[in-house]
Amino acid sequence: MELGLQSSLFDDPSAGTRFAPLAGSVRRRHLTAGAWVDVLPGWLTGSDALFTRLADGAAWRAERRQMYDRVVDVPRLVAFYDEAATLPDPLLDEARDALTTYYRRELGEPFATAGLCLYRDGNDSVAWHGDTIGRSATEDTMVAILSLGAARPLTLRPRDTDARHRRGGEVVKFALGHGDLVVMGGSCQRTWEHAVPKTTRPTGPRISVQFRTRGVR
Ligand SMILES: O=C(O)CCC(=O)C(=O)O
Ligand SMILES: [Fe+2]
Repeated sequence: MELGLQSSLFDDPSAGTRFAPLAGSVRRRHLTAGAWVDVLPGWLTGSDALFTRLADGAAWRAERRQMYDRVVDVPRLVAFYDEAATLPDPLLDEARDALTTYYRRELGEPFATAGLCLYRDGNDSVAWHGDTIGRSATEDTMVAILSLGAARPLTLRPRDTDARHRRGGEVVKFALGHGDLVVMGGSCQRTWEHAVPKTTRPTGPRISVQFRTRGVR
């Protein structure tokens, strides 16, 4: 796929490709209602080549969905690898296994699946939602995201059945850059929502890799 990612735009190829250790470096921010977000900027260095391999080689699908009386394009490309599937790159196995090692005691189970999103430009986005398909509708879980390519903010806001009660300024923003890790944990999927908003600024492509536990989407 020709996406115009300028190599060397993001990192120094001579530095090699490697994951920084998670222990001692991940920082947690507690939100409300038992939700939290962990971040580690620059978790993966040297990931330009990984971006290109995934852009070219992942099983990207364009989805369409019903929106009121129309069928519309989902504004991003997606690929999903369940627990039985071979991941599209060995570095993703490495990422998943490092996350499992670090979080297993707290999470109680391994990370099992990988969902990929490709945001081709600022017009691609994901609207406010929680990942609430499966056990995450009722149980705490973790969704760990490796961000590659252009920086885009991941925004979070508390879920409120009555949007009028939502106070201004309650949106929390994480700037996700090339190689960064963010983990949404605790009750985050059911008590908060997240989004990657559209932007009118010139924006290069971004790939998000989401690791989840079995039976959670
Ligand atoms: O692009 C991201 O990092 C978030 C994607 C997301 O929220 C999802 O696929 O459920
Ligand atoms: Fe999500």
